Amino acid sequence: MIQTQSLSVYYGDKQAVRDVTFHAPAGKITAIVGPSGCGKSTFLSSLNRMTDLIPSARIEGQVIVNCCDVQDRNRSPAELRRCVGMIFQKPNPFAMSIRNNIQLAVREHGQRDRQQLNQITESVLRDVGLWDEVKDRLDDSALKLSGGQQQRLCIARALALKPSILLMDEPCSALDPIASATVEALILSLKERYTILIVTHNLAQARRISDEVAMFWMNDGAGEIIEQGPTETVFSKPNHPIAAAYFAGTSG
Ligand SMILES: Nc1ncnc2c1ncn2[C@@H]1O[C@H](COP(=O)(O)OP(=O)(O)OP(=O)(O)O)[C@@H](O)[C@H]1O
Repeated sequence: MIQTQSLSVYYGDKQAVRDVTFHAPAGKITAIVGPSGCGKSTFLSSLNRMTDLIPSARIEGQVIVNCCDVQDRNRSPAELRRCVGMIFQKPNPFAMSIRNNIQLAVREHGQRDRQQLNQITESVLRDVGLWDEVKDRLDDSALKLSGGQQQRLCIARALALKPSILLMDEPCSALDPIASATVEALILSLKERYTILIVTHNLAQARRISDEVAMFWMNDGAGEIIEQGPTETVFSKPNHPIAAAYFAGTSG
C-alpha cells in the first residue's frame, strides 16, 4: 500500500507538485493521468526517493509505503527501492547479458547461490512471458532484444528483487502497438501480486487497465490532483469540470 499526505515537491525555488494527498490500494492498478508538465513523473519519482538523486529537489509532506514513512532517514533508499521498483518510459537494460541484467541486483542484495540465482532468473522471465524467447540465449547481450522484449526484461529485473509496489512511468509509450499491447497485458497479469502505479498519456489504456485514477492538473504553476477515484466513476462522472473536459477530449 502506498499513500501520500500533503506531498509537495520543489526543484530549487520552483514548486512542481503541490499538496498531494493520495492513496493507491494494494493489489490494484492506479493510473496517473494529466497533461504534460503537470508533475506526474516528479510525483512518481518522489515515492521511492528517486528525487534524492536530483540535487535541487526537495520534498515536503509524507510518503507512506507499507506503513513506513519513506523520508525516515533510518530507512535506506536502496532497501526502499528494492521494495518499490521503477520502470521507465524508455527500456533501459544494462549493457550486459540477459542473465546478468536479472542477477546483478539480486547478487548485490546478498544472494550468491548460483542455483537460486538461476531459479529466480527463470521464474521472473516466465512471469513476463520472456522465458521461451530467451532461454537459449541468456548470455547474449540484452541490447540485442527488441524494444518490447527489453521493456519486459526491465520489468523482470524489477520483479527479481521481490518488490511489493511497481511504479511505471509511461512504460508503453516508446513501443510499437504490438509490443505495447504485450506489455499492457503483462501489467494486467501482475496486478494481483503487486500494487501498480502507472503514469500514462493514453487515456484509453488508463481506462482499460486501471482500477483507480488520479488526475493531475497544473494550477498556479504546480501540479495538483484535481480528481481521483474508481476508474469508471472518474471517466464517466468526474466531479471536477476540468476533468470532465479533459476526459471528453476538449482540454489539455
Ligand atoms: N530535474 C528537474 N529540474 C528542474 N525542474 C524539473 C526537473 N524535472 C522536472 N522539472 C519540472 O517540473 C515540472 C513537472 O515535470 P514532470 O516531468 O514531473 O511533469 P510530467 O507531468 O511528468 O510531464 P510529461 O507528461 O511531459 O512527462 C515541469 O515544469 C518540469 O520542467
